[in-house]
Amino acid sequence: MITALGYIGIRASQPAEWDGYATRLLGMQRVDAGGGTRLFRMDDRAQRLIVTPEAEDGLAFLGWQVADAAALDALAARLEAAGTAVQRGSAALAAERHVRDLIVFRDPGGNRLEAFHGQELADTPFAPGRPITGFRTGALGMGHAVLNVVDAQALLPFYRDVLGFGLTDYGRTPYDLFFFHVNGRHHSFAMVGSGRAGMHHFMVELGSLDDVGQGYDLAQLEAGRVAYTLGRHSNDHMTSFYTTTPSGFFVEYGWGGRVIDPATWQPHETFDGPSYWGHERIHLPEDGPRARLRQMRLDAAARGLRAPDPAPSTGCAWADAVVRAE
Ligand SMILES: Cc1ccc(O)c(O)c1CC[C@@H]1C(=O)CC[C@]2(C)C(=O)CC[C@@H]12
Ligand SMILES: [Fe+2]
Repeated sequence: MITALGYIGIRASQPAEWDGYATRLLGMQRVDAGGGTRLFRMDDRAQRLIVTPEAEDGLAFLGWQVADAAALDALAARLEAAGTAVQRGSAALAAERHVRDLIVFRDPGGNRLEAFHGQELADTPFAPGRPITGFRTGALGMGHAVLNVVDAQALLPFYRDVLGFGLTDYGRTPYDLFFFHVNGRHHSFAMVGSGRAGMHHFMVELGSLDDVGQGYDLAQLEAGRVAYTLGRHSNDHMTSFYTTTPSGFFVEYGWGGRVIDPATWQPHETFDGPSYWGHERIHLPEDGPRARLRQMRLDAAARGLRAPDPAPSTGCAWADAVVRAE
């Protein structure tokens, strides 16, 4: 059983652009790597974000954590029984990913997925690229990834029934949207049936609202960096904004996401739109879906729809991540 999103790999046509973006804006720590590859830390793990130089920008792979060698074998068997080709990762690849062992496979949309166990810890403490309290990771994993897909309905059986992701909720505005959990994080993975393919965004969660607000100020110093304004999502209650990355897709920078209990959670359709307020796409001409989303937010405001505010931080991002996950 998959327990967390462990790492994300990105293909970048301008990998050097990621250096300042990931450190001075997001607050990640760059660590040394050879051959033009960029590695970034977010916590006690050796690496979380892997950016490799490629001709085209996009998703390279998502790294999914399982508990141990037995769980990895069980997942490989399940995939093969469902007709998905599985490659055992070589010792060289495991060393490159800083994991004990891994398998490599593709979802039916062609996205490269990896499953691993035994992610290596770094031997130095995490040193953020700008002063932040830290990233909320731990048992909740690195954050979430959202993929554009041609047909979200068609991919549902693979993620829910083969990989065993729990469906959290789903919506139809402005496109088919499916949100999945693998731990207490409301979603570690989501698909947008936009008719396109590839990465839409990944999300990292900060320990403090001020980390996000200060990031918002920094992002606004750069023309065109903010893609979606500060806002609050109606399903996971995350307060966040989105920036355009050097690779064209987005990173969501958030705080205060809810933690669910996977044992009792029932999937349901959401009708109130993606956000109670904010998250307006800026710097692009108005279109139909955008106008519809704005109207849904104004309706939410008129109805007084709101999420509960999260418990105040203990002041220790690591402790918060673990406490809230349990
Ligand atoms: C709806 C939602 C809830 C929680 C999230 O972490 C999350 O990323 C999203 C999707 C956000 C995003 C949006 O709000 C505007 C409309 C968007 C761009 C879409 O059309 C798909 C993804 C949507
Ligand atoms: Fe998101």
